[in-house]
Amino acid sequence: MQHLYASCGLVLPCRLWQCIGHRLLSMDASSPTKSKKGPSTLSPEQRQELLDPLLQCNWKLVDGRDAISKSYKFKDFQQAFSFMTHSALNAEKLDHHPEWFNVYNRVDVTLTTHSCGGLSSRDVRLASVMDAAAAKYFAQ
Ligand SMILES: C[C@H](O)[C@H](O)[C@H]1CNC2=NC(N)=NC(=O)C2=N1
Repeated sequence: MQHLYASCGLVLPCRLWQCIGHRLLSMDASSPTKSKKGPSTLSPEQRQELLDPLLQCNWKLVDGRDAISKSYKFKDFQQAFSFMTHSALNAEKLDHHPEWFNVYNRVDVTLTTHSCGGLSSRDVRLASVMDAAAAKYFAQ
Protein backbone atom coordinates (compact mmCIF):
# COMPACT_ATOMS: atom_id res chain seq x y z
CA MET A 1 0.00 0.00 0.00
CA GLN A 2 1.25 3.51 -0.74
CA HIS A 3 0.43 6.92 0.62
CA LEU A 4 0.08 9.78 -1.85
CA TYR A 5 2.24 12.34 -0.17
CA ALA A 6 1.52 15.87 -1.28
CA SER A 7 0.30 17.30 -4.52
CA CYS A 8 3.67 17.12 -6.21
CA GLY A 9 2.96 13.56 -7.24
CA LEU A 10 5.64 12.11 -4.99
CA VAL A 11 4.43 8.78 -3.67
CA LEU A 12 6.06 7.57 -0.48
CA PRO A 13 5.72 3.96 0.56
CA CYS A 14 3.11 3.78 3.30
CA ARG A 15 5.73 2.38 5.69
CA LEU A 16 7.89 5.50 5.24
CA TRP A 17 4.90 7.78 5.76
CA GLN A 18 3.94 5.87 8.89
CA CYS A 19 7.50 6.29 10.10
CA ILE A 20 7.32 10.09 9.67
CA GLY A 21 3.82 10.20 11.19
CA HIS A 22 4.94 8.08 14.12
CA ARG A 23 7.97 10.34 14.62
CA LEU A 24 5.69 13.40 14.72
CA LEU A 25 3.41 11.76 17.28
CA SER A 26 6.29 10.76 19.56
CA MET A 27 7.75 14.27 19.27
CA ASP A 28 4.42 15.73 20.32
CA ALA A 29 4.20 13.35 23.27
CA SER A 30 7.77 13.82 24.47
CA SER A 31 8.35 17.47 23.58
CA PRO A 32 7.02 20.39 25.59
CA THR A 33 4.14 20.67 23.08
CA LYS A 34 1.74 19.16 25.59
CA SER A 35 3.10 21.12 28.50
CA LYS A 36 2.37 24.72 29.36
CA LYS A 37 5.54 25.72 27.51
CA GLY A 38 3.94 25.01 24.13
CA PRO A 39 5.63 23.78 20.95
CA SER A 40 9.39 24.11 20.49
CA THR A 41 11.32 24.76 17.29
CA LEU A 42 12.64 21.80 15.31
CA SER A 43 16.17 20.62 16.00
CA PRO A 44 18.66 20.31 13.07
CA GLU A 45 18.04 16.52 13.02
CA GLN A 46 14.27 16.99 12.97
CA ARG A 47 14.63 19.51 10.15
CA GLN A 48 16.49 16.98 8.08
CA GLU A 49 14.06 14.21 8.81
CA LEU A 50 10.77 16.11 8.67
CA LEU A 51 11.37 19.20 6.52
CA ASP A 52 13.36 17.64 3.68
CA PRO A 53 10.39 15.59 2.40
CA LEU A 54 8.31 18.80 2.31
CA LEU A 55 11.05 20.71 0.45
CA GLN A 56 10.89 17.99 -2.19
CA CYS A 57 7.19 18.76 -2.57
CA ASN A 58 7.48 22.44 -3.52
CA TRP A 59 7.55 23.82 0.01
CA LYS A 60 10.27 26.52 0.25
CA LEU A 61 12.14 27.99 3.17
CA VAL A 62 11.14 31.66 3.56
CA ASP A 63 13.90 34.28 3.41
CA GLY A 64 14.43 36.17 6.65
CA ARG A 65 12.20 34.10 8.91
CA ASP A 66 11.95 30.53 10.14
CA ALA A 67 8.95 29.53 8.04
CA ILE A 68 7.97 27.49 4.99
CA SER A 69 5.74 28.55 2.12
CA LYS A 70 4.01 26.98 -0.85
CA SER A 71 1.86 28.30 -3.67
CA TYR A 72 -1.03 26.05 -4.76
CA LYS A 73 -2.82 26.54 -8.06
CA PHE A 74 -6.27 25.02 -8.69
CA LYS A 75 -8.59 24.75 -11.66
CA ASP A 76 -10.80 27.60 -10.51
CA PHE A 77 -11.93 29.60 -7.47
CA GLN A 78 -14.39 26.95 -6.36
CA GLN A 79 -11.65 24.33 -5.99
CA ALA A 80 -9.29 26.80 -4.34
CA PHE A 81 -11.97 27.72 -1.84
CA SER A 82 -12.88 24.07 -1.22
CA PHE A 83 -9.21 23.45 -0.42
CA MET A 84 -9.20 26.42 1.95
CA THR A 85 -12.38 25.28 3.70
CA HIS A 86 -11.04 21.75 4.13
CA SER A 87 -7.69 23.08 5.38
CA ALA A 88 -9.32 25.58 7.73
CA LEU A 89 -11.42 22.87 9.41
CA ASN A 90 -8.34 20.71 9.89
CA ALA A 91 -6.23 23.66 11.06
CA GLU A 92 -8.86 24.35 13.69
CA LYS A 93 -8.75 20.71 14.85
CA LEU A 94 -4.96 20.93 15.10
CA ASP A 95 -5.22 24.31 16.83
CA HIS A 96 -2.63 25.54 14.35
CA HIS A 97 -3.38 28.12 11.69
CA PRO A 98 -1.84 29.10 8.35
CA GLU A 99 -0.97 32.54 7.07
CA TRP A 100 -2.46 32.53 3.59
CA PHE A 101 -3.48 34.63 0.62
CA ASN A 102 -6.00 33.77 -2.09
CA VAL A 103 -6.68 35.29 -5.45
CA TYR A 104 -9.00 33.38 -7.82
CA ASN A 105 -7.43 29.91 -8.24
CA ARG A 106 -4.20 30.56 -6.35
CA VAL A 107 -3.57 30.01 -2.64
CA ASP A 108 -0.22 31.10 -1.16
CA VAL A 109 0.46 29.53 2.23
CA THR A 110 3.10 30.36 4.86
CA LEU A 111 3.53 28.18 7.93
CA THR A 112 5.38 28.97 11.13
CA THR A 113 4.61 28.67 14.82
CA HIS A 114 4.05 32.10 16.30
CA SER A 115 4.32 31.03 19.92
CA CYS A 116 7.88 29.67 19.53
CA GLY A 117 8.90 32.05 16.72
CA GLY A 118 9.87 29.34 14.24
CA LEU A 119 9.13 26.00 12.67
CA SER A 120 7.74 23.28 14.93
CA SER A 121 6.27 19.82 14.39
CA ARG A 122 2.86 21.49 14.12
CA ASP A 123 3.92 23.17 10.86
CA VAL A 124 5.07 19.84 9.44
CA ARG A 125 1.75 18.30 10.38
CA LEU A 126 -0.31 21.14 8.92
CA ALA A 127 1.77 21.14 5.71
CA SER A 128 1.06 17.42 5.30
CA VAL A 129 -2.65 17.96 5.91
CA MET A 130 -2.73 20.78 3.33
CA ASP A 131 -0.86 18.73 0.74
CA ALA A 132 -3.34 15.89 1.22
CA ALA A 133 -6.23 18.39 0.85
CA ALA A 134 -4.64 19.85 -2.29
CA ALA A 135 -4.37 16.37 -3.81
CA LYS A 136 -8.07 15.90 -3.05
CA TYR A 137 -8.96 19.16 -4.80
CA PHE A 138 -6.64 18.59 -7.77
CA ALA A 139 -4.01 21.30 -7.37
CA GLN A 140 -1.85 21.64 -10.51
C1 LIG B 1 -4.35 29.87 21.85
C2 LIG B 1 -4.02 29.06 20.65
O1 LIG B 1 -3.81 27.72 20.99
C3 LIG B 1 -2.75 29.58 19.99
O2 LIG B 1 -2.85 30.95 19.74
C4 LIG B 1 -2.38 28.82 18.72
C5 LIG B 1 -3.41 28.96 17.63
N1 LIG B 1 -2.86 28.79 16.30
C6 LIG B 1 -1.55 28.98 16.06
N2 LIG B 1 -1.10 28.94 14.80
C7 LIG B 1 0.18 29.19 14.51
N3 LIG B 1 0.57 29.15 13.22
N4 LIG B 1 1.07 29.46 15.48
C8 LIG B 1 0.73 29.49 16.79
O3 LIG B 1 1.58 29.71 17.64
C9 LIG B 1 -0.63 29.24 17.10
N5 LIG B 1 -1.08 29.24 18.35
